[in-house]
Amino acid sequence: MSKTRVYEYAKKHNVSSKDVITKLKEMNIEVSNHMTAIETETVRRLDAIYNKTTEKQPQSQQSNQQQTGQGQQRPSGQGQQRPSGQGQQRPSGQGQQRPSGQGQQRPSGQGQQRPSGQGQQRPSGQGQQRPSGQGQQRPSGQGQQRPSGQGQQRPSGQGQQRPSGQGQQRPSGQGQQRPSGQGQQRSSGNQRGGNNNNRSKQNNNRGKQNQTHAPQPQVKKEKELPAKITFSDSLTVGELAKKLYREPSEIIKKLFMLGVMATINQDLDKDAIELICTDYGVEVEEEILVDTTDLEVYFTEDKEDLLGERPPVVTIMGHVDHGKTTLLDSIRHTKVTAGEAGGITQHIGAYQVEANGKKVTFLDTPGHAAFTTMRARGAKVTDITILVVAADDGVMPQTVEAINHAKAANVPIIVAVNKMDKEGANPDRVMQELTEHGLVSEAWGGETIFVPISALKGEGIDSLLEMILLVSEVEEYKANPNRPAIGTVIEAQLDKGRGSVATLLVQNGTLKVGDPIVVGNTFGRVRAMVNDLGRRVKEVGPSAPVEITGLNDVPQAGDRFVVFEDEKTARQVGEARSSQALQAQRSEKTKVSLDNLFEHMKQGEMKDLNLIVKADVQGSVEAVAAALQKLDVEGINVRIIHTGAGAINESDITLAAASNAIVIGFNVRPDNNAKRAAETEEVDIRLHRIIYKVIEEIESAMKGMLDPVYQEKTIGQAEVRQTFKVSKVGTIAGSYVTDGKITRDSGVRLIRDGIVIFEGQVDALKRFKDDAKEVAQGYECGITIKNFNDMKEGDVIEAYIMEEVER
Ligand SMILES: Nc1nc2c(ncn2[C@@H]2O[C@H](COP(=O)(O)OP(=O)(O)OP(=O)(O)O)[C@@H](O)[C@H]2O)c(=O)[nH]1
Repeated sequence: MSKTRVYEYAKKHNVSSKDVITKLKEMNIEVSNHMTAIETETVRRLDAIYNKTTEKQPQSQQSNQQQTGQGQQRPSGQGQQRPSGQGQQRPSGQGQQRPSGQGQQRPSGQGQQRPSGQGQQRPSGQGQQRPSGQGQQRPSGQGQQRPSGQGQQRPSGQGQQRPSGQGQQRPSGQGQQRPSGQGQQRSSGNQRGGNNNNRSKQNNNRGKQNQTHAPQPQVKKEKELPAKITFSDSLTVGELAKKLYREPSEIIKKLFMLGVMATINQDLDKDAIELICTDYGVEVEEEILVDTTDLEVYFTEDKEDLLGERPPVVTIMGHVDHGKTTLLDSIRHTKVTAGEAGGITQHIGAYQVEANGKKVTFLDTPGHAAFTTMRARGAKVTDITILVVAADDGVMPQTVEAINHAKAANVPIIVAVNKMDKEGANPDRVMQELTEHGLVSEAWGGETIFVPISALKGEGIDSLLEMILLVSEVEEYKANPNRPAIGTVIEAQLDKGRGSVATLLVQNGTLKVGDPIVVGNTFGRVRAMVNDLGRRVKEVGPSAPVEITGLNDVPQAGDRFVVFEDEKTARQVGEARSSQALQAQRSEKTKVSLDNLFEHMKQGEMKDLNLIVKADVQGSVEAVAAALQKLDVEGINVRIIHTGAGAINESDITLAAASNAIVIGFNVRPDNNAKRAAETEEVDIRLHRIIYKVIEEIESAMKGMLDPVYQEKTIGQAEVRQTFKVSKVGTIAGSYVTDGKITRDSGVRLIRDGIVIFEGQVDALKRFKDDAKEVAQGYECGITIKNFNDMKEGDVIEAYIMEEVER
């Protein structure tokens, strides 16, 4: 009989070679290593030892398992027999697919097939108890430790490990359904009833136990996902992971699966955050951070059921001398003075009249201020515009401007055809001319209301008011009188006796004496209120103009005002706003110009490019405007808000400033007032003489390709009178400045007999021995030119600079 080697024996009995060697040494048999051959007699003696231990072992294991928690105490062999998560995930019937007596029939390599995670899940203590190498070598754990033939004796072998009688209680065939080791895994046979219900319950329990115990040593116990998370603006991967109680690596993995490579500090946009959260089934909400110092945030819409009708706010516009002031006076006198003994003692730039039991507010602001200055600050105060056109004069340039202002502000227009009492009155001509500007009278099938009036004689005023009420009925101007007031400053000044005095238009809510208020960048408490009739009032409602005192400073026309609950908040907001305003004043404000147009577009600030086109004749105006309208650059829309023939005037600039527009002058120049206004308002004026250049320039600006154009400008000339060769310096041209000046930083051209010999930069410029910044005509100097030494007497050095050309 062939001799058996130590490792062979160990393998056969599923013990480690080391263990066998120890046993052999205990038996005083000399073995050097696992390759040592052992005698048959020795094998027999070893058999005796090992068979004895195997008989004992299952019992001791059993008792251990009964005393302690299943998951942790599971013998290593068992772990191998069940894939991880089997307790929960095993499909029903899986056991049946496995042959009975699995322990013996399972291929010996099964230990190696064990999913790697399982080994990790096993408590470390157990691993140490197991002889080294056992995991891989042992075919089915217990199978070999059991006396040979145990497999055949089963289920009786199992019966020993289980409380008696259990084997019989189990429905027939069940032994086959479960892996051989499973019986041992049960903590106690008592828990396992004889019926299926109990067992299924227990299975559930086991599932839970596996769930809670299995990942313990390795995976951190994961916190439950939140039901909802909130964020403002964006979150980094790390921040999102924290909010979801997950590891950042898990989020990165998920993002990777979604095709996004991200690092822990990477900002995720709203979409990415939503994607991840949807994946986890977590609700997301974006918090919009409210800037409490921004008064616009208080201009919120009220619920429909809280709203009540409010008077319309009307402004009157038109060409010079067409009768605006006369109309305002006429309305005021017929409707106000008549009923009010004593008349208006104080004029506050706005007033209310009553017609047919309803109030109408008129803003008596000079020129286009209601539109321009107020709109420039984003305030919309006017509901309806009355366009006054003298019937004897017809549509004039300022009429067109007024139309464009109203259209840009998206305000309905009512045309008052004035001076109807005059002999040369021709209302049809007015109608005809206005048609060209998009105002078609109702009589001619259009939508614009035309009212013939005589402001001087007070004729037609009632029907004009009626029409105003009609429009306001259609437009449904509404406000909520039961809220703290909000509105806009119409005008403000510093009064010697009363301090800061501001005329406010309440646009929503009710303003009361004593209200803590922030007006623009000023704040205070409403000390006293005077209405348009010069009467002291305690409170005023929506659409009412009122003059207030009590502010710490003078606000500006067009500023917003907001009433706060308490004075402290008002003070905080007011102070914050005034310091913000100061800062903003220091840092330059950015108006749109062609040079920064693309920047604004990129930042998403602009969707419309507003243009004002002025040209020498109407024909060119139309041609330029039409060509500009055709410009098609993705993401931006060209809006021509005003056109006209003639020089660029101040009114064009105010409109441009209010609408953030660029003024294009074709064959025209701005007049002096317009130039000054454009400078202060920072309005970009572009002057051209060739139509395609206009188009090209605007198009390239829209595409962000507007490069600055530089032009060379000669600043002076010098004649070389003598040359000096200095070692390390080179040739110095002793020259005399014959024209203009030579500067240290200018470019130079060396001209010899009318031919340019060299072009470069001044290297050094000296007056005698001193460095000079510039040397003017009539002076001598020493000039060296960078990388050039070949100067000769009689050469001319021409100096030039590059200047950015205004387009
Ligand atoms: N016959 C007649 N004259 C009128 C009428 N309305 C205004 N006028 C006269 O036209 C002139 C100009 O009137 P204003 O009311 O000052 O015109 P405006 O549009 O306010 O003029 P500016 O303030 O300069 O822009 C005055 O002499 C008025 O008397 C009218 O209905 N009929």
